Amino acid sequence: MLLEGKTVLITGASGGIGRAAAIGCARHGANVAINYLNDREGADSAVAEIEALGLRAIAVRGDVSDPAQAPIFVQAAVDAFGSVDVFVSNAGICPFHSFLDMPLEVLDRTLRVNLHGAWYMTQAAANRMVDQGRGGALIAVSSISALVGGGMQTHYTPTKAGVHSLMQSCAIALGPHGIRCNSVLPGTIETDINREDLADPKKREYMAGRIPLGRLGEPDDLAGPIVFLASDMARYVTGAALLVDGGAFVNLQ
Ligand SMILES: NC(=O)C1=CN([C@@H]2O[C@H](COP(=O)(O)OP(=O)(O)OC[C@H]3O[C@@H](n4cnc5c(N)ncnc54)[C@H](O)[C@@H]3O)[C@@H](O)[C@H]2O)C=CC1
Ligand SMILES: C[C@H](O)[C@@H]1OC(=O)[C@H](O)[C@@H]1O
Repeated sequence: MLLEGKTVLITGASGGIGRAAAIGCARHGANVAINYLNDREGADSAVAEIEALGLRAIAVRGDVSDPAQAPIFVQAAVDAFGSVDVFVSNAGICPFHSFLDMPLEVLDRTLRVNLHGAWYMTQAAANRMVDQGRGGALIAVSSISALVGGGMQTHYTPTKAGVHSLMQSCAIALGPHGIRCNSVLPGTIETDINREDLADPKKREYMAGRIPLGRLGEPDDLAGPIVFLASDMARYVTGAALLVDGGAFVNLQ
């Protein structure tokens, strides 16, 4: 049990990587506050799965791109569990689109959700941790796309580089408060975000073929790395980026 007695907050956790991280943290003894946007059923079922493990969980609806939602989410977790020990900024969108004719609203929404939303939520969680005075852990779900490009992701990849940069700067700003700030960089993980993109058999085969470990990722592949960074096992790790990509990034030839 690496997170016994801790309270973990995760955004966008009704499905995909966020949900797997929420359940992974509960398996290690944490109570979990789940932020979700629209999928009430998914959020409720994640809460039920955590309660079945004997831990506590709440689901709080909110759009991370609305700055008013960040203090509401943090306060809901404090009201339910009494503290904020770990915050995972996971909510994100990736509407694949070509560069030259990118609609302004697609660019704007992607920046607002992925980057502004991460910033608002991270700041609210950090303020609570500082007030508590006993440190904490902030984790951003960045991406391999923080390091490499995507022709249909010119609006998305800068947000993933941005959230890792946020963790690096927060590591400096919050280190004196004992708050560690790190990123996980997933490779290609099969979730709703890329269901349509990977439905193309040629694209799917190409992406899987780039991975030395021989398969696309699944959400649960992120649970262990997130629990590790959240826990005291990583007590001297801050400002770091942990690739979780089956080796895709290093596979040049
Ligand atoms: N699946 C992949 O291959 C990779 C995913 N990631 C990142 O992982 C994170 C999670 O994505 P996945 O689990 O893959 O996809 P997903 O689509 O299953 O999860 C994204 C979650 O974010 C939520 N969300 C979207 N907009 C929101 C908003 N405005 N407010 C609150 N919640 C919102 C969605 O409702 C959804 O639950 C994202 O930040 C994504 O960029 C990073 C690298 C690879
Ligand atoms: C949504 C994409 O399949 C996914 O998002 C990322 O951040 C990865 O790099 C993949 O491109």
